[in-house]
Amino acid sequence: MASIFDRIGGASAVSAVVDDFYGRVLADPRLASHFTGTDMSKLKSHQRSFVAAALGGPQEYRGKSMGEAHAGLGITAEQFDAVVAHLAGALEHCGVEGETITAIAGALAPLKAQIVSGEATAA
Ligand code: HEM
Repeated sequence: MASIFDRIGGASAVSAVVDDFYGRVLADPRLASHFTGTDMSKLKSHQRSFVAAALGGPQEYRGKSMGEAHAGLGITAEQFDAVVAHLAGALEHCGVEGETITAIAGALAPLKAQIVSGEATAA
């Protein structure tokens, strides 16, 4: 069976999703301050390789581990959930079907423990 990567349209679809995703993240006052001073074109490029690999694309992800990439950022559980929701929104906007989005969100859930380091608010 074709990978999710192939089914959604390969690298160009992933690129569209990642652009849309960061548009949403930067427009969200709960999240935007984390990205002040971040080189967004570099981050988008890393995120494209991460997402492509996570969806079964042909290339391996060679960036930092999720623990390393987010260490010391003080990310809360609520912010993590908001980011996953924005990714789901971006996938939906780019025409990915609901069942696939649910599968992707489920695959990201185990990363929460590595990414969250800040004090959890009611979430
Ligand atoms: C499912 C959740 C997430 C995934 C899959 C993810 C993925 C990534 C990836 C692949 C990178 C690049 C790593 C590298 O440089 O090699 C990264 C960096 C980063 N992430 Fe996330 N992330 C997630 C959640 C979050 C959340 C919730 C925040 C903050 C609200 C966040 C903020 C950042 C920042 C600020 C960087 C860049 C750090 C720097 O300037 O080098 N991430 N993330």
